[in-house]
Amino acid sequence: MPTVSYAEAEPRRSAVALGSNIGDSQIILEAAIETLAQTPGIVLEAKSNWYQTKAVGPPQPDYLNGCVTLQVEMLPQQLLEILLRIEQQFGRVRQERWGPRILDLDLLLFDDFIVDTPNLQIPHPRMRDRAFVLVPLAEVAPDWIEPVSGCVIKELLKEVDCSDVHLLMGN
Ligand SMILES: Nc1ncnc2c1ncn2[C@@H]1O[C@H](COP(=O)(O)O)[C@@H](O)[C@H]1O
Ligand SMILES: Nc1nc2c(c(=O)[nH]1)N=C(COP(=O)(O)OP(=O)(O)O)CN2
Repeated sequence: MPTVSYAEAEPRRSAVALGSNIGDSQIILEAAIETLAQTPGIVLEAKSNWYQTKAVGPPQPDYLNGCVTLQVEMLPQQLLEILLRIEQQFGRVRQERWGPRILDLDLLLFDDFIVDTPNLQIPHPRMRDRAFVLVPLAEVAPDWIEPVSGCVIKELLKEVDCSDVHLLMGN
């Protein structure tokens, strides 16, 4: 991928999913959003409510999940690097797949881009199956077209079981 500075990249809209099930998840997730919003080339557009969700994967505590939309002036690969760096800053340790974590930041959508490289796939390949992603995403971006299916987020939401996703009271 060519080297492009933040200033040279065209403004784009992106959606990022946040999740945590270790520590004080709400404080961690709010701080991660603040870190994102203070990053050069990123403007926070919208933030969903937080949802308490049953873990998908091995037995582990419930997650807190949410989504943000961003205006970004960078390439998708640069945004991924920023997300991975923030996860590390917050003490993320990679262990088992789908295991518990302090902070998970997934790049869901980047305008209408489809990216399929070894270290980055956009749209996030499992987002369409995940109520813990689609419920908060539908709050902030109901009409965004997921470019692989061609369906808007609010339509994709109708296809998943949302019974394990609960709005956190006192958001
Ligand atoms: N769309 C993506 N968002 C985040 N991470 C991605 C994406 N596509 C590929 N990856 C790779 O997945 C791991 C991070 O996995 P998590 O367990 O979800 O943190 C990382 O190596 C990315 O290169
Ligand atoms: N309720 C809930 N369950 C989850 C959550 C989550 O945020 N909420 N994240 C996971 C993600 O696991 P991982 O990032 O290892 O895999 P991925 O590459 O499929 O996103 C696995 N299970």
